[in-house]
Amino acid sequence: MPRTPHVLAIQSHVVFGHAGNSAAEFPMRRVGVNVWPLNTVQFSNHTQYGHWTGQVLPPEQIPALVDGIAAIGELGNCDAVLSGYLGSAAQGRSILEVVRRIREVNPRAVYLCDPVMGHPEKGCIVAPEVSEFLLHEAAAVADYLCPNQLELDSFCDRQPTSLEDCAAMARGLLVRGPKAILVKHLNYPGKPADAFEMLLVTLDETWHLRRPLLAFPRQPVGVGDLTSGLFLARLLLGDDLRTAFEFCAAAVHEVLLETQACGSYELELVRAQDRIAHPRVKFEAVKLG
Ligand SMILES: Nc1ncnc2c1ncn2[C@@H]1O[C@H](COP(=O)(O)OP(=O)(O)O)[C@@H](O)[C@H]1O
Ligand SMILES: Cc1ncc(COP(=O)(O)O)c(C=O)c1O
Ligand SMILES: [Mg+2]
Repeated sequence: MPRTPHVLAIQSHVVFGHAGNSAAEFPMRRVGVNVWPLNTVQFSNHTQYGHWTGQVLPPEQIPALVDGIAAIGELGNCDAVLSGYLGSAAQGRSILEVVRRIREVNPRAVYLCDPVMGHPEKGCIVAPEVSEFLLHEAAAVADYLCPNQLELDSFCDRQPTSLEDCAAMARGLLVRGPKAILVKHLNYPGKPADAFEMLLVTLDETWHLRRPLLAFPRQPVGVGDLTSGLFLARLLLGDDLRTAFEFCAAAVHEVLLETQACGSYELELVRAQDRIAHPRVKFEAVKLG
């Protein structure tokens, strides 16, 4: 029987609704991956509501919790680290230290960094020190980097002129160390208005994928966290990069269809669970260049 992969997932938790680990944990488990959630914050709800209560995990708790897992002899069973929203560069550095410790006991362990920088127009901005940390420190350690367009622009300090330029910008990040860049959400001059597009870039290949853009009264939150979690889960279950890319696009689209049909603001992860595990839609990635 194949072993169930284990992922240490270090990101936010919301009591109500879905963002961060609360968007990624259940879907990753539903497709067959064991998740160890390490919650960097516990908030009542995601911050797009404008009001929330709760607490940030004191930074020293990240190594302390990992010490506890090491002490019971389980750290070597960790196959991957996933990180999302960071409260500070110091929190980010403690995550890189955790990755280093895990690779010491399991050299095959991988690290997927979702370089969450927030949406300025949504009133969610990450401190410049966090962006600097992601570009100069985290990218060098990560196996997979999953920016959206805003995050890619911030890394490259410019906006793309075309789809090919988006690919060139992502390819430029590969020299910093990652094996692959997943651009979870593309925006460039000339993009068809009715499409939601993504890119997967490796040293040898560039894959482009298009799915229908759905209309929502308010944009759902947690889609990025769901995307990177499912991409990593499928890689750990043995998919090649292209297959994991196509799978996460299809599964996320299924969740959005369910969410739209229910008229919900929060992602309908529970109702969509069978569609996550076995997407009925299929989007084919097309090779560029
Ligand atoms: N097919 C789709 N139709 C409409 N909106 C979508 C679709 N897929 C994703 N979205 C929305 O697009 C945005 C995705 O943004 P992205 O930058 O990838 O991730 P996030 O902001 O969730 O980290 C989110 O606001 C999400 O709700
Ligand atoms: C607590 C929390 N975590 C994570 C996120 C990121 O969500 P998304 O995947 O939409 O970027 C948000 C967005 O508002 C949030 O409030
Ligand atoms: Mg995001």
